Amino acid sequence: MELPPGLVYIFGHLPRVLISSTSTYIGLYILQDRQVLPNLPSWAPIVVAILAWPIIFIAHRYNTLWANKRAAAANGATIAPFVNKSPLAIISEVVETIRNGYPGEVVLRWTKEYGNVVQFDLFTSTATFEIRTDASVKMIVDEPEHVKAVLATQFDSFAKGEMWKFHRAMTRPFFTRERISDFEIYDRNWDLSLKLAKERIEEGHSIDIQDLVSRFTLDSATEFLFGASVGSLSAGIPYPPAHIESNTPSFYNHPSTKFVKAFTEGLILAAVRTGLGREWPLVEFGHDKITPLRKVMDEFTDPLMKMALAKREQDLADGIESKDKEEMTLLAHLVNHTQGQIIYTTTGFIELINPVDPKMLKDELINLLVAGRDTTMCLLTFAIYMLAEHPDIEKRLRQEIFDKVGPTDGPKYEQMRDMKYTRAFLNEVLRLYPPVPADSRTTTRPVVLPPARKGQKPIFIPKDTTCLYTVINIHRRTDLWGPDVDSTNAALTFDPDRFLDDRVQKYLVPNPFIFCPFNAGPRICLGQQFAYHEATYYLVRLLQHFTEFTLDQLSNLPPPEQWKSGDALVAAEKIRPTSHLTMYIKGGLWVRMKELKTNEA
Ligand code: HEM
Repeated sequence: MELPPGLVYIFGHLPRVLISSTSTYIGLYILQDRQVLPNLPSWAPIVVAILAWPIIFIAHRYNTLWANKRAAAANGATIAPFVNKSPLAIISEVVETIRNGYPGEVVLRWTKEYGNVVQFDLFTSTATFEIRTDASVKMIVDEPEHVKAVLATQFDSFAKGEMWKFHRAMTRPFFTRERISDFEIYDRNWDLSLKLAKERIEEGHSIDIQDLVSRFTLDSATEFLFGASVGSLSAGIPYPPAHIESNTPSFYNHPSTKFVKAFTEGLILAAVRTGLGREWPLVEFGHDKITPLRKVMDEFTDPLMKMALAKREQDLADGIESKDKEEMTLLAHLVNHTQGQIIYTTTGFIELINPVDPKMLKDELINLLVAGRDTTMCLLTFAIYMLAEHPDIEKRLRQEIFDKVGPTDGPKYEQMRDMKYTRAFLNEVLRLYPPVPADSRTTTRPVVLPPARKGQKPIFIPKDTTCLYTVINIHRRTDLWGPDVDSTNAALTFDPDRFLDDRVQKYLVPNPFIFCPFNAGPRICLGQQFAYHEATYYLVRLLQHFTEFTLDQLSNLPPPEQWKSGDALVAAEKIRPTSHLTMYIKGGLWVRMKELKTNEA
């Protein structure tokens, strides 16, 4: 039987507390016994022993602060200011942002208030006392120069996660041009999507495009990764909120619905755990909430894993070596390339040395599903939101699609390379609505970052500090993306041409870290090209078949009232962008669209 997470946490911390209290008590006893100390009342050693741990903490905390100050001074650097708010104020601002706020809002407010680099700590506003001693201080480093240091130039000073190199090396060879340019899977899933969309349009209803796209990306990703689709498109799509009674029981009870529900809930819980840091077991004290969700997902993945492993064993027994071309799923690739070394024993038997743990294989696949599904779904959902907001852009995109691909055929890799406006459009969506709006890295040794502003000192970051950076805020800054043009804010204007005209040379080329939706440096997204292909494929198909995208404002969740006082972009939002690990639209994106008649093209 497994212990609940809360007890594991307490038992894990208990020895340190017990050791300090017990040794203090014994020490006092010996000192009294040897008459080094006068005899104390019997309760006194007990009280001192109980207080031993907090006292050690405070002493450690002050010692660390003092040591950091000295180290900063020795480097000619400065320590960033702490966000000067009470712990309750910090918690309530974060909770309010999760409930009603705009992604990246808290960070923006804090960095504006205190200068660009700030520190915050849930346990104290003034950094006088800290319950944990490592990775508890978070620092916001929102300057492109700092992001460059964190992701690239000082990459080795930040934690990479256990076995990161191994995982990357194992997965990377799979993303060859040939594999990521095979659009057969998309063709099948597009046909299903098209049928669902057409039926719903004929019934006179709007469509939750976010839901439809997420079914497309999930089915494509599971087929690409595991060799079998979850089949979420075959469940159908939901009716708008006002017609919820039209959803059939078979829609709710479809096996894929269970998988999707477990997957989505798991992502939200994982984001909550990340926010809580190492203290998450205190919130899930008696019950680990993610494990049962993982079991639901395992019901789908386990049989596929077993099949792949059995096939590999059979191939080995038959002396068949896998051909690269045959490995069209990532699972087959991982099984073939991580099964350890094959040796022939003296008795002629084949033996595997260091076979890879199937659990690790499964984790790898689920990680890739997280990395690959919701990100592309986000890109496509916000792309369609922008089509609804900018009909002129829809026309230009269709023009390019018809010029390069034609009105009916699916796109090919070579054609995609020529679709410059489509790529610029996708980049502009990624700029204003980056699927991973914020990210973080933790220092493994002290780091000195360049000054945030001219004339300021470099910034000293102690060891074990979690550095947050909000890509979404960097992507929207006027000082980085251009000043006002015809009285509107250029950085907050949706304008794909900025990735095509002289603004590329002016802003992006000299300062590439102002745009990093896929991260940068040695840990840059492995699926970047895959994602561009998938999104381009979907856009081509969508614009070959549909036009006149308009938002169904009776079904979309309206943005909170307070957003009206935000910047120009936030104030003009018609839907509610929010985020767990990745961005999405709360309540979905309900859109009406018309079938495209050939002569309209
Ligand atoms: C628009 C779509 C996508 C965006 C914006 C995106 C963004 C990112 C970002 C920001 C990271 C860095 C995360 C971190 O290290 O903290 C990342 C990593 C990664 N992504 Fe993507 N991604 C997208 C699509 C995909 C797809 C489709 C796949 C695979 C099928 C994929 C596979 C990966 C992998 C394997 C990593 C880990 C790389 C490493 O740690 O070395 N991504 N992605």
